[in-house]
Amino acid sequence: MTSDTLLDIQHLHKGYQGHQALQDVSFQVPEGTVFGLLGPNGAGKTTLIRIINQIITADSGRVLLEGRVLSPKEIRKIGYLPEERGLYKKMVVKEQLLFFARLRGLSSAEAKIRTKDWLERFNLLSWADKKVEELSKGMAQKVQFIATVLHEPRLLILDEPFSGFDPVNADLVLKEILRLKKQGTTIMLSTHRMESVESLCDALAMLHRSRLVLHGTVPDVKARFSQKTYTLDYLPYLSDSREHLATTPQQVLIQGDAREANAQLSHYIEKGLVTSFQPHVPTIEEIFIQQASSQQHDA
Ligand SMILES: Nc1ncnc2c1ncn2[C@@H]1O[C@H](COP(=O)(O)OP(=O)(O)OP(=O)(O)O)[C@@H](O)[C@H]1O
Repeated sequence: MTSDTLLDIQHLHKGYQGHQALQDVSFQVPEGTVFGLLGPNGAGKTTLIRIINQIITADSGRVLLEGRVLSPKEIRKIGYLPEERGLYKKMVVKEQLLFFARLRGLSSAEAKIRTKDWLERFNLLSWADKKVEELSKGMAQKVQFIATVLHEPRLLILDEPFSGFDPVNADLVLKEILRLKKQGTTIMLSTHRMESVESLCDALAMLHRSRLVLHGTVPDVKARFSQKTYTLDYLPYLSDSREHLATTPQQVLIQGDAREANAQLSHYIEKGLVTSFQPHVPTIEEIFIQQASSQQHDA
């Protein structure tokens, strides 16, 4: 563990009847970052999140927060927004938020101030005295988000936080996540939306078939995958005499070691005017697909 590690996952194993959901999973989440927890369906992400939140126990391995094994008392340091939302439908929004805040140790006065502040931020102040069942799905999700962050946890675990939101509200939530990060909150984001990972995450871990298959900062992971892939731009010659060039540039993706890349470069120099040849920086989505499919073939 390095000094700036907030969450340290060590050798977690978890089996359900007849199925191994986590196999020797270890990684660290650096403090003050947005950390993506990625993986195809059934990879083991929810199982891992539930272990961190002490909803279920691991068969073996440990979870350390701030360098210490997480005790039930310290669970307040974590805020967890599960994928399946759970509010009391008959309860009034304001009362519900105060209830959750008090449950997590806030004084009544502090809880009231923060509740008002957050309802204002999410344009929900006029809904404070309504019952949850009267809210739209998106509004209820904003209330649940508020319930998760009110007690200002050190670690915020968000499972698909953007699902069900229109683009305006999704953007509002995204901005609040970045604001919380700026204030020092560490955020673990589990999502299948790779564009969210691309725009928010500093580092990531990817699980596949119950194992950790990728871990590191986003630039490091991208650098690892950009090796052996190049982007080449060229303007094709319109005839064998090479007198005229096409006006529409062409782009090709070249994969292979240095020798193959060189051969391909020579090939395109013959075909046209090469305007650029550089390592291809893959998107997180490309990396995800490549990793998930290569592991599938290996299995
Ligand atoms: N309570 C349970 N009993 C038995 N098997 C379970 C249980 N919970 C999860 N599993 C199995 O463990 C594996 C991992 O499930 P998990 O929910 O952790 O995956 P996930 O990565 O969160 O998937 P998704 O992206 O689809 O939500 C799956 O094969 C799942 O069927």
